[in-house]
Amino acid sequence: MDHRFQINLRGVIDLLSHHLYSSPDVYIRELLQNATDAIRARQHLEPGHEGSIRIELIEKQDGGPPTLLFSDDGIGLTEEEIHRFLATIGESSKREVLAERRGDFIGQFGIGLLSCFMVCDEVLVVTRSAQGGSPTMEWRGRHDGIYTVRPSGHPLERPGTQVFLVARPDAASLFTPQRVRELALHYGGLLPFPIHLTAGGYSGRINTEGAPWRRTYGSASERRAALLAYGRDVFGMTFIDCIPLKSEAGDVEGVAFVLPFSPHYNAKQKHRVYLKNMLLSESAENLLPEWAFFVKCVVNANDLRPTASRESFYENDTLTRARTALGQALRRYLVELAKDDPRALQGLIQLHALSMKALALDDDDFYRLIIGWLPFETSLGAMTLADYRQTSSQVRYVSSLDEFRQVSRVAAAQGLCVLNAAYVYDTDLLEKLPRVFQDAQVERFSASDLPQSFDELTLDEREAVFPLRKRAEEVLQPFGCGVVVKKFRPKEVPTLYSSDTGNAFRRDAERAREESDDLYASMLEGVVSGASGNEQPLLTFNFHNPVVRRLAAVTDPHLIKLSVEMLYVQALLLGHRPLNAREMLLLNQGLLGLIASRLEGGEEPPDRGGMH
Ligand SMILES: Nc1ncnc2c1ncn2[C@@H]1O[C@H](COP(=O)(O)OP(=O)(O)OP(=O)(O)O)[C@@H](O)[C@H]1O
Repeated sequence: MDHRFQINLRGVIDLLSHHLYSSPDVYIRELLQNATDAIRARQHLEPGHEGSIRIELIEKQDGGPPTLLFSDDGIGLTEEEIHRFLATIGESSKREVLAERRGDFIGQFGIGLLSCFMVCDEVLVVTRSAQGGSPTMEWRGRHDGIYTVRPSGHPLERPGTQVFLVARPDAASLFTPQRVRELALHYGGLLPFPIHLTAGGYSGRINTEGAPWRRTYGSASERRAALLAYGRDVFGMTFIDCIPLKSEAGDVEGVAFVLPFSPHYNAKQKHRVYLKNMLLSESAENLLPEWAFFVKCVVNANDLRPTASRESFYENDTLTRARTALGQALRRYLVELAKDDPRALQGLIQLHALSMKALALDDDDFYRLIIGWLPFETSLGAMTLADYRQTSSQVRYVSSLDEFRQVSRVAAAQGLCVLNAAYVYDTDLLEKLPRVFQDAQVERFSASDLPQSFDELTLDEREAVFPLRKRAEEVLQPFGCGVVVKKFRPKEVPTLYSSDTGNAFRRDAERAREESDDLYASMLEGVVSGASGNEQPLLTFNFHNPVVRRLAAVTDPHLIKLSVEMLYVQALLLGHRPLNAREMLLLNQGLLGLIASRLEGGEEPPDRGGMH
C-alpha cells in the first residue's frame, strides 16, 4: 500500500528560521514581495492599473499584542487558488506563468509566506480575485499546519489581498511603529509602487525617491555628491569616489563606492543588492570579480536568480557574465581617470595598490596602463616602476624579504637599484613585464650576483691580504664556505655572505637534521645530499673596511681564526640566516674568547659614568 510523506510544519518553520533566513524580520520582505508580484500580475490583466501597497500597525489600547495589516490591490486569489498556492508549501502561482512573463515576478519557491510564522502563530488572509465575479474569501492558517477557508463576512470593495498578523509576544519588538517603518523602507525603499504606512500617528507614503542612480540631477557634481551621500547612509563611511555600474547580462545597474582605506588583499567586500528593486541582501559577496576588493557597491538586478534564502545570487552563466561586465565598468572608470585626472589615479593606486596589481595581472591593457605607476620598495628607496626603468634598462629584483634585507644596503652603496618583489603579486607582475613590453629586461637578482660588481684588489693589496685569505679558507672550509676578498661599499660592512637558493635550502635542511630525532634525521640526510647548490656559498671580505685591513696585518693565527669565525657568524646573522648548531657554538665560544682576551689584557672595563 502507498503512503504519503507527512510534513511537520513546526519543523519546517524551525528550519527556515534557523537555517534559511538570517533574521525573523524578513517576513516584511516576503509580504512586500508578494504584494508587488500580485500588483504586477494584475497589470498583465489590466495594463493601466497603477497599484499600491498599504501597511497599517494596529496597536491595542489594553497593551495586548499589536496587529500588522498588509494590503495590496493586486490580482487576489480565488478559492481554488487559495488551496493550490497559498495552502500548499512549495507551490507558487509564479512558476506557471509563461517564460517571458516569469521574469516580472520576484517570488518563485512557494515558501515565502511561511516566514510569517517566525513572528506570529496565525496568519489571516482576506482576498478577492480580480477575475470577474469572485467572492471575497478568508484563509486562516496556523503554525501547526491547520487551515480553514470560507467566504469572508467583510467583503472587500475592490480586488486585492489583506494579510493580518497578530504579533507573538516574543516578536513584539518587530511590531513597533519605528521598526515597521524602518523595515518597510529597508526592504522596499526602491520598489516602484507607492508604500503607504499608517503607524504611531504617522500616515503617508514612505518610498518617495527611488534608486539614487536613476534620478536626474542638475549637474555631474550634484549627482556625485548625492551618490556619495547615499553611500555614506548605506555603509556608514565616507567614500572617496563613486563609479556607475551597468551590465546587460542580469540587467544590473547601480553604483560602486571606492573605499577610503586599503583593505586586506583578499578581503571579500559585502555589497548591498536588490533583486527587482526588493532588497535581497546586504552581504552579497559574489557579484564582482575577485580583484575588485577596493569598492563596495549597491546594485539592483532584474534578471539574476536568487538563492532560496534570498541572500545572494545563484552561481550561473548569467552571473558570470554580469560579473565580467561590472568588472569592465570599474576598469573603464580607471582608464578614464588615467586620461582625465592622472593624479587622482596615482592617488588611488597608492591607496589600493593590491587591487590594482591583481587587476593588472589579469588584464594586459590595464597592465600597460598602470604598471609604470605602481610603487615598489627598492634598495634606493620607494619608487614607481617607471622611475626605476628610467635609471636602469635592466629590472633586477629579489623575491623574498630576507634576500632583500641581505642585499639592499650593499647594492645601494654601489648605486645598484634592486627591487623588493616579496609582496603579493609583485614577482608575477615583474615577470610579466617582458611579455607585455618587448624591450623590457627583467632579472631575478641574488646575493651571489653582488661580488661581480665589486672592485678587484690591486696586486699589492692581494699580496697583503694573502695570509688572511688562506687562513680564512681553512677556518671556513668545514662550513662549506669559500672566501674572496674584494672592495665594496659601504665600507662599514666587513663581510657579505652570499649563496644561491639551493644552498640556502641545504643550510635549512642541515639545521633541521641536527635538531631532529633519528628517524627524521635519516630522511633529511637524503634531502641534504640531494639538494644541489650551483656554487659554493661565499664569504666576501671587504678590503675597504678598517677592521678587515687591520686583520690582514695580524700574525697571531689564533686571533685570526677567532675573528674570521665571528665575522662569518655576523654575516649570517645580517643575512637573516638561522644558525646551525656548530655556528651557534662558534658564536658562543667567540664571544667568550673575546671577553677572556679582554680580561687577560687586564684592561679596566670602560667607565659607564658616575657609578663610583
Ligand atoms: N498578496 C498576495 N496576492 C495574491 N496572491 C498571493 C499573495 N501572497 C501570496 N500569494 C499566493 O501564494 C503563493 C505562495 O506565496 P509564497 O510567498 O509562499 O511563495 P512565492 O511568492 O510564490 O515564492 P517565494 O517562496 O519565492 O516567495 C504565491 O505564489 C501566490 O500565488
